[in-house]
Amino acid sequence: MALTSDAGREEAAPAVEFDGVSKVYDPEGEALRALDGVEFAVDRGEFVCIVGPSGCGKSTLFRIVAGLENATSGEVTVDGRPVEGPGPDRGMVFQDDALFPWRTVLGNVTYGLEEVGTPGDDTVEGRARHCLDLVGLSEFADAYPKSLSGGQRQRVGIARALAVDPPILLMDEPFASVDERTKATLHAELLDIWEGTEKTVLFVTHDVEEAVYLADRIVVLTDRPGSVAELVPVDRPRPRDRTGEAFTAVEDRVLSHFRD
Ligand SMILES: Nc1ncnc2c1ncn2[C@@H]1O[C@H](COP(=O)(O)OP(=O)(O)OP(=O)(O)O)[C@@H](O)[C@H]1O
Repeated sequence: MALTSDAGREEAAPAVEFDGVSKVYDPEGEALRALDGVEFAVDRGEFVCIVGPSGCGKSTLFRIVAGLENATSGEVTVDGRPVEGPGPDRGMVFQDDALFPWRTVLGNVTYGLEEVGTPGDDTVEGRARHCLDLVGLSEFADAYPKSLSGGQRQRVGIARALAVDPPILLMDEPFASVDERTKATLHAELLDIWEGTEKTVLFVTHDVEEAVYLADRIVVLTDRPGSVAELVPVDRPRPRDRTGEAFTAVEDRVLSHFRD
């Protein structure tokens, strides 16, 4: 049966769908083709990692689903609706946390809420404190970003993205510049938050091990122009043993696309 109502469409549609997404930068000049017909869908509550070689278009894809950039052709839909710009349904976390240095940690987290309001009955400050608690930073509410470690700054970025309670979290290499030990801690924390909040996560990384540790499914992109080389399911229970045979087998399968 065809679903025609808006409500019906929302029920039936995937959380995010990439439908033949292509991107050409500078089409009138040098014409650099960054993405070519990217096609995949993300289920509600799914944790999907996007991996691919440097320059294959991962961040471009991220910016398109975030609504920060337009596709040249094709379409991205969120809950069945075409993306036309950023929105409170998609929280973003970047590699460089982009915190406001003149605001406290709490002030950074309240920032987005001041514009769109809180998702429930909470006050702005109450909601922000709850999110800081989720990322283990309650004690640092009054600190300024410059006094935080790289890992703590990324946690603030995550708290800020969670504050408006978006159903979808978009993350672009959020842990690329933290040390390995902190990264492992952040992985565990992120998975806890994801499991506790049932959000859909789209996570861009060039780190295959990170993708295999985190994802339900990995979207492997080809060299530029990026298109989908393979959708690799990671059918392993969590927490995952990064040194186990099954883990390494998935890593090898993903890496096999980059070896030619
Ligand atoms: N605003 C832009 N204008 C022109 N070209 C761009 C722009 N942004 C990205 N590109 C080009 O598009 C291609 C894809 O870039 P993108 O940053 O999406 O790749 P990536 O996979 O995220 O790379 P990395 O893993 O190195 O961060 C690259 O060749 C890049 O130089």
